[in-house]
Amino acid sequence: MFHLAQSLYDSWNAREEYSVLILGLDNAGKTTLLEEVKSSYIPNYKKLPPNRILPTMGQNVATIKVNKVYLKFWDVGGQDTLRELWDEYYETAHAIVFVIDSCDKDRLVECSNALTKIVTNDLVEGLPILMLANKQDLDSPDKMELVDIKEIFNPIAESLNARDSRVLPVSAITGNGVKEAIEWLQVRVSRNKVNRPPKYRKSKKRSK
Ligand SMILES: Nc1nc2c(ncn2[C@@H]2O[C@H](COP(=O)(O)OP(=O)(O)OP(=O)(O)O)[C@@H](O)[C@H]2O)c(=O)[nH]1
Ligand SMILES: [Mg+2]
Repeated sequence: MFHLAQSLYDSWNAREEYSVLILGLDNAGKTTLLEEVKSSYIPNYKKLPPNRILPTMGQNVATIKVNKVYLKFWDVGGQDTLRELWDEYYETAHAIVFVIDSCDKDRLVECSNALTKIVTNDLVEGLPILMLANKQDLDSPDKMELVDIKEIFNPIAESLNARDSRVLPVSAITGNGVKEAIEWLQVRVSRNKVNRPPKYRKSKKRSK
């Protein structure tokens, strides 16, 4: 009885918040993606023009509401020396978005090694992993086929336990595919709620 009353109280008075980590090599497009997400979900948000986005040295954080839940995104710098800091975020994460530059064939091995390092961390076990094949708008001879990206990255994400993972094509610049990706995430973190419960944040006072 108490539990029922508690959960009714919680759902009425608190909002569910899930932390989503945006990871990937430097130059993959993480910050550009976060800007696109913010402009898609935050009314009147004016996104930074691409030429104003600098390599991330620390982190960028944004919370957006998607289908009644809140997703708190953490965009962390991807330069080699900054990757050691990713570990600090795993414990409180509910999902990982791994951004791949679809045109950066030269760093494919470095990129797949970075994902392997993430998924083999115990704290990441069971978390949904969304891999985004970014820069789909580019028409470059170096552009990798989506099917090849899937063939390389899907087995890495699935390597340990059965978990929710998916490779989706996006362009952080044009926004193509971004909303579909965010909806996928929202469904997965909600589905994984029992294993990794959200943070319950006090809602703003309701108007009568
Ligand atoms: N054409 C194209 N360029 C993109 C896209 N996404 C990002 N870029 C470009 O890629 C470069 C790097 O983008 P960032 O968003 O700064 O990359 P990042 O992953 O945040 O890099 P770090 O902060 O260093 O980890 C910039 O020149 C962006 O304009 C995309 O979808 N299409
Ligand atoms: Mg960045």
